Amino acid sequence: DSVFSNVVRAPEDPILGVTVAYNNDPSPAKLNLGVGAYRTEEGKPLVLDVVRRAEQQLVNDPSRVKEYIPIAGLADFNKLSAKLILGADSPAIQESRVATIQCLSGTGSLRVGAEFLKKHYHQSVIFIPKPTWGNHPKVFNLAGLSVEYYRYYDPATRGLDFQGLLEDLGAAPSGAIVLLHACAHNPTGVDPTSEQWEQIRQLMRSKSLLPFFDSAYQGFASGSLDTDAHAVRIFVADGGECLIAQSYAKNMGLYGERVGALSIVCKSADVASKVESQVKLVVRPMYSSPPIHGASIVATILKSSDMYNDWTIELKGMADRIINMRQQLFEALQAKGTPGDWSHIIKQIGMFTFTGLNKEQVAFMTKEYHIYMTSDGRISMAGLSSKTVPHLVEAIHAAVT
Ligand SMILES: Cc1ncc(COP(=O)(O)O)c(CN[C@@H](CCC(=O)O)C(=O)O)c1O
Repeated sequence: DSVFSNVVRAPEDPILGVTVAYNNDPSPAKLNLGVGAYRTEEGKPLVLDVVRRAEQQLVNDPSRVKEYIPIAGLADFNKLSAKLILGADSPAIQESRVATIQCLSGTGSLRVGAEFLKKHYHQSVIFIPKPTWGNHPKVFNLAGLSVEYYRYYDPATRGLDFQGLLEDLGAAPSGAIVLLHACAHNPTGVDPTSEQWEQIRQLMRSKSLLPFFDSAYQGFASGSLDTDAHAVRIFVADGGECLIAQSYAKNMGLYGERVGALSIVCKSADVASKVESQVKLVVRPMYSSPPIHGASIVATILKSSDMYNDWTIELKGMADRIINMRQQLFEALQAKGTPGDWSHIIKQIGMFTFTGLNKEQVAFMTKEYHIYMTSDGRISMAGLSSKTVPHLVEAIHAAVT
């Protein structure tokens, strides 16, 4: 019999598995509010117009070849990615203190950064928020880091447990790594205020905690690329060191192209160049070099001021549609008289609303109303449209009464 006969069937992924269940449901009323992927008012995936134009430009370029790109990725893509998150006027960039490596989207950037830290950083404990994106603990555990949690979400207020956060980070061992969502916290949609970010920064620097930012939604939360980079930039402005994982999956709609970057901000140019050389030793035996196409699209857009401006307009359009869905869902629940306080729907930010619905209520909504969402009560607002809000309201109303 097979040498693999001992292999047991793995469960579906808690997030991506929701789409599998959705696809298997024949009901015409089904609604996929699971995966964090943008959908238009018509419920369709969106390829940005500026992305199509950039691709056309690339396809029409006869000089373009399919050669290997460097282990660290496309140089112009890396420079432009660092500029996007750190700001065009960043002293860290001017002083060549940033090592940026093109990786396989946000997940790949997190994993490569974690493998690098395991090999070269003196602390192997990483504190991640509770709750956080379901893949975070797996990425860090598999890289050999030991995962601890810091309090983040307060179910009572459906807001930030700021005191708990400060206590847990205050109790962390000096030098511990701390994962921070740069903006639009997944799954709660709850972000610290800028005053709270400043307090977090002071506490972390006082204990030499190492920030590892996960920036998967820059521009998607507020509609402004600069506003959504605020947390990252106040840490980098203090001259300290940090890691930043960037994803272009959501803000450029490049989900399947797997485009991202890992930046490590260091104290000196000399350290940054040595760090970059060691990150390349992590990448080479993992996947050798990253894919050329998606990064070429991003570089084409970011290097052209016209295309960059067009992108910011489309990006704000996506963010605004999501904010509009928040308002519509909140008002419809109010109008229906659904029991409970639903104001967190319009207070939370980014792709997701952390509804507060429990596993049983979610299971009921899936079974009776064909609503597909993650079992922790998270819904992807991008999956909603004006037409489908009433159906979701019916389901929530039934689930809570
Ligand atoms: C905070 C955070 N970091 C990283 C990623 C990874 O993004 P990639 O750039 O595609 O690697 C996601 C995507 N989370 C979404 C998308 C589906 C998934 O991968 O889980 C989500 O939570 O629904 C995320 O929410």
